[in-house]
Amino acid sequence: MQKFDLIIIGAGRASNIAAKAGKLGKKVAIIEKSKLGGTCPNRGCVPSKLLIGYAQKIREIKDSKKYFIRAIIDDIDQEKIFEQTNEYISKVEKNYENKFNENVTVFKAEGSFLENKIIEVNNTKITAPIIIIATGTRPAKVPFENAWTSDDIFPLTKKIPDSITIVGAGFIACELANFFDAIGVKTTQLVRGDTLLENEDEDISEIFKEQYCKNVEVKFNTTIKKAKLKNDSFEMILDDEKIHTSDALLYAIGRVSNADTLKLENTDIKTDKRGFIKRDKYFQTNVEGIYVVGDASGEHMLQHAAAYEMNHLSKFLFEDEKKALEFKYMPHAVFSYPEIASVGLTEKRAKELNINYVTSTTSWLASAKAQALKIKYPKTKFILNPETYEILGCHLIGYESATLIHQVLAIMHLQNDIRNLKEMLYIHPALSEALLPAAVEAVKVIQEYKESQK
Ligand SMILES: Cc1cc2nc3c(=O)[nH]c(=O)nc-3n(C[C@H](O)[C@H](O)[C@H](O)COP(=O)(O)OP(=O)(O)OC[C@H]3O[C@@H](n4cnc5c(N)ncnc54)[C@H](O)[C@@H]3O)c2cc1C
Ligand SMILES: NC(=O)c1ccc[n+]([C@@H]2O[C@H](COP(=O)([O-])OP(=O)(O)OC[C@H]3O[C@@H](n4cnc5c(N)ncnc54)[C@H](O)[C@@H]3O)[C@@H](O)[C@H]2O)c1
Repeated sequence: MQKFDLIIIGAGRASNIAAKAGKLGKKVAIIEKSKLGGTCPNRGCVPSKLLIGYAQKIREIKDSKKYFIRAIIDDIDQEKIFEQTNEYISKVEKNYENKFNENVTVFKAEGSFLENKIIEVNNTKITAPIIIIATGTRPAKVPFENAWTSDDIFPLTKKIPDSITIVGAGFIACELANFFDAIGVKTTQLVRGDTLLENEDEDISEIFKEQYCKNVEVKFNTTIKKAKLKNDSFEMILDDEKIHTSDALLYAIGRVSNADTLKLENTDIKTDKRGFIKRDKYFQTNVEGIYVVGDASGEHMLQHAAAYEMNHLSKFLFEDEKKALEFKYMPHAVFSYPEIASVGLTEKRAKELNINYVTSTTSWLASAKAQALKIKYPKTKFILNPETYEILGCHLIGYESATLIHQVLAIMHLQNDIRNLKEMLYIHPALSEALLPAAVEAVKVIQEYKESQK
C-alpha cells in the first residue's frame, strides 16, 4: 500500500490544491481518468467562450446597419475557428502537468474506493489521512445513438456540420446554438417547454427569448420521439409526427454526477437522491477526513464556485483558516446573445420564500454609452428588502452584463445596502453608469414602500 498525505480524485480545479500542497512539501497523489485540468479548460467554459467570441463579432457585424454601415460578411472560415479552439485544448494538459512539483504523483486512470480511506488506481492500493473527491460531472446520457453532447465538440474531431439540432433550453444550449447559428451552421433549437433559461428571473428570460429568437430558430413545446442517423444526416420524428433533419444532433439537457464511478458502496459515504455526494459546511462528507468540492457536490456547477470552494478548502487544510465558507451570493452569467448576468434571488424565488420584497426594473438607456449600443432592451432588475435596503437579487440583460454585475456584487459582498450603489461615483458616461439610475430608482421604490407603511 502506498501512503500519501493527501489523495485527490479528479484533476479539474482541484489540480490547484494538489499543486499548492506539493509546494508545501506534502506527499500528494492526484488521480485523473481523462485530461488534467478537467471540464473547464478542456471541454467547458474556456473553449465554449472562445467559440462565443467569434459569434459575438459576427453578430456585431450583422447588426452594423444600425450604424448606417452596409457590411457584408464575405466568408466565415469555420475550419479555422475550430482549428484554433482545438489547438487551445491540445495544450491544456501540458500546462497542468507543469503545475506539479516532485511531491505530486499523477495517476492517469480511474480511481475508486476499496474502503473508506483506501483507493484503488491502476491495480495499486493507496491511502492518505485526507482524501478530496473532486470528480465533477458529465453530460446526461443522450437518448439516441450518434447524438452529441458538448464533449463531442471540445475538441471537434468530426466534420463541421452544415446543419445542427440542439436540444435543451439551459446554459449550454443557449450558448452553443447562438454560436453555431452565428457562424452559418443552419441551427434549430428544440425546447420541451415554452421558455428559454427557465431558471432566470421571469422578466429577464422573457426579454431574452424575444431577442434571441430574432436570430436562432427555436421550436418550443416539442421533443424528439425517434432519431436515426441515415447517410450522414439525422432524421428525427418530433412529437407532432413532423420529420426534422440535420447533419448533427446535440443534447444539452443537464449534467450528472460522476460519483457512480467511485464504488462508494465500499464506503460509508452518503449521496443524495440525484447521486451527488453529501457534505457539511466544511465540505466534509459524513466520513471524517474525506471532503467533496466543486461540481461533485452538485451545488453550484460553476467554475468560479469550484475555484472559490477549493481555494477555501486548501486554506482550511493547510493554513489557519478554520471558518466555514459562506456562499452568500453566487453569481452566474449566460454568455449568449443577449448576455445575461444574475446574482441572488429571482422574483419567483422571493415569492416562494414568502419574504417581504420590492422590485425595480430600469432601462440602461439613460446612459449615453448604452444608447450608443443602439439596442433598446438592456435592463436592470433589483429584488430588494424594503426594510433594510439589502439587495436580495440583481438581474441584468444587455451588452457585457457579466462584467457590469461585478459592481453590484462588490456592494453585496461588502456592506449590502443599495444606497451604496446610489452614492458611489461613476465615470460619465461609462456603461457602468447605467446602474446609477437603476440604484436611484431602487432607493425610490424602497422609500415609497416605507412611506406607504407609515
Ligand atoms: C460546455 C460547458 C461550458 C461551461 N461554461 C461555464 C462558464 O462559462 N462559467 C462557469 O462558471 N462554468 C461553466 N461551466 C461549468 C464548469 O466547467 C464546471 O463548473 C467546473 O469545471 C467544475 O470543476 P470541478 O473541478 O468541480 O470538476 P471537473 O472540472 O469536471 O473535474 C472533475 C474531474 O474528475 C475526473 N474524474 C471523475 N471521476 C473520476 C474517477 N473516478 N477517477 C479519476 N478521475 C475522475 C474527470 O475526468 C474530471 O477531469 C461549463 C461547463 C460546460 C460543460
Ligand atoms: N455560462 C455558464 O456559467 C455556463 C455555461 C455552460 C454550462 N454551465 C454549467 O453547466 C451545467 C450544465 O448545462 P446544461 O445547459 O446542460 O444544463 P441546464 O441545467 O442549464 O439546462 C438543461 C436544459 O435541458 C432541458 N432538459 C432536461 N431534460 C430534457 C429532456 N429530456 N428533453 C429536452 N430538454 C430537456 C431543461 O429543461 C433545461 O432547459 C449548468 O447547470 C451550468 O452550471 C455554465
